[in-house]
Amino acid sequence: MKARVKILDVYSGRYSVFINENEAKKAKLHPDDLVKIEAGKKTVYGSVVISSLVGEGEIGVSRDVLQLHSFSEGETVTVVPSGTPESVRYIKKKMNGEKLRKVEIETIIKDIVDRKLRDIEISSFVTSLEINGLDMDEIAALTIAMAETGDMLDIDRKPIMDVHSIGGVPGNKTNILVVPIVAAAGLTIPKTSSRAITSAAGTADVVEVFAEVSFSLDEIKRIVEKIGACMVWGGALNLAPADDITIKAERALSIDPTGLMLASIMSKKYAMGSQYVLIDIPTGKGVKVETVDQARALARDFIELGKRLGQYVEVAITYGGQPIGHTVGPALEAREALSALMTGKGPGSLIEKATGLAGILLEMGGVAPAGMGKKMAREILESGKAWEKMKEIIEEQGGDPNIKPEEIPIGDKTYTFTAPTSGYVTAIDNRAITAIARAAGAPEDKGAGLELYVKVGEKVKEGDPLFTIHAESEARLDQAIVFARRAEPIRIEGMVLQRIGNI
Ligand SMILES: O=P(O)(O)OC[C@H]1O[C@H](OP(=O)(O)O)[C@H](O)[C@@H]1O
Ligand SMILES: Nc1ccnc(=O)[nH]1
Repeated sequence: MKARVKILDVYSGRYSVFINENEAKKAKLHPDDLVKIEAGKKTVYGSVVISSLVGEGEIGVSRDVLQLHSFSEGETVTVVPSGTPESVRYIKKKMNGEKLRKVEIETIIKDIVDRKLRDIEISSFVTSLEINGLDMDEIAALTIAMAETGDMLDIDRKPIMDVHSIGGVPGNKTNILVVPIVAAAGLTIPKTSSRAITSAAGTADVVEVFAEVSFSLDEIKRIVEKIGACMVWGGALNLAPADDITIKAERALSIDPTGLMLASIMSKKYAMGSQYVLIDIPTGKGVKVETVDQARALARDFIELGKRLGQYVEVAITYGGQPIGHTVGPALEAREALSALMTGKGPGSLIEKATGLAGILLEMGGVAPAGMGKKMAREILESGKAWEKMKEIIEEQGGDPNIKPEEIPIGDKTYTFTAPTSGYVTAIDNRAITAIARAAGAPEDKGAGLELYVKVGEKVKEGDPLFTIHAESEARLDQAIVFARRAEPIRIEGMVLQRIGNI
């Protein structure tokens, strides 16, 4: 059918096109049907919404669809029912536990990028990967397809280093320190991050508190060629565009299928042209990888995938048994990370992990002798060179290099939990900490999250503060308090663990 474009101020995160009920009946179109909109040589796909917002002979175009193509008001387009994409059949193959061929994986990824697959099919695909997994052939094909359906960056300033955590541990603001330390040593590190997937704050969510994270590849090239580093959101770029789309489905389900995680991370590193990549695998109770054996197996997969991509990969298996540092949530983590960079001091877990990872990168990049990287990293941090480099990154990314961490706004609706008894902190439940921070509004509400006052092994007296919940609304605070009371994220125990009698 021919239709005139009517631009609607509708933004839903879905690629909706609005069609009048009578038109829809004539064209045999139904709600959520996929249609192809042909405008000259450009083809865009959208999901049908039946609506009286548009008249007969019109098609309403949402702001989401406008991101795909800049339609003009009143422009005449052709609207054709699209039918079920071939890639749905391949998704069902994976749902049945079958191995996918390279071309089938490429078709799925292209259809995701072209928005021919709707949320329901993308969620089905992600879920099938969670249940049935991928072998290394499939993972390599997925990684390259994800990278090659987007833009690739060509940075002249070499060697190009990179670091990426598989995530999963609350408070993991580590790489916000690692990047400036490594760049201050003269190495190039174009860091891309995703937003939160299973945590309460992804690195992109945290960096966005004090700098812009959405840039074009040309802007990133300019920044990195100039100062040797960036900290940007992979989802803003046309960099492995399927990645952020599948991450939205993962976030909704709070899952991160191993094969998709490998491809998600390495597709971004591949697209950035990173030559030396350090992967951080936080390991412990309540994170994505719970045992060292599982971490070693995953490490072998990252190293193998890197070989297939022509990238040198090393892996650091790190302690993930409790949150990193004392803060969880974008603004709270930003305060802690910037303070550590500014002063060279901070929570032992944060400083130790950051200098450890940075030290490995300094050795991988050839600027530190074997075994001396961590010492060099600590010197760069404590000397203030890392902070100077961070100020360059902040300024180039549109932030205020004279930022004062204590001036970063945080949620002013607070509630502090105290120790119910005296004893020792014997466990901190990572998943509960994340859930409480998310209930408080993180990561969408930047100021929401938790401040932790204790770590595992510390002695507490009855009434000592354990953690404070921060929220930006009373409703969110109440929600988080209810959850925290039920979850009891911090376990306090004496030497007498249980008294058993009369059994
Ligand atoms: O913890 P969850 O949300 O599952 O994983 C996502 C986080 O892990 C990675 O961290 P980094 O960018 O390497 O610091 C991603 O970029 C993202 O920030
Ligand atoms: N699945 C992912 C985990 C961590 N980082 C990513 O970019 N992707």
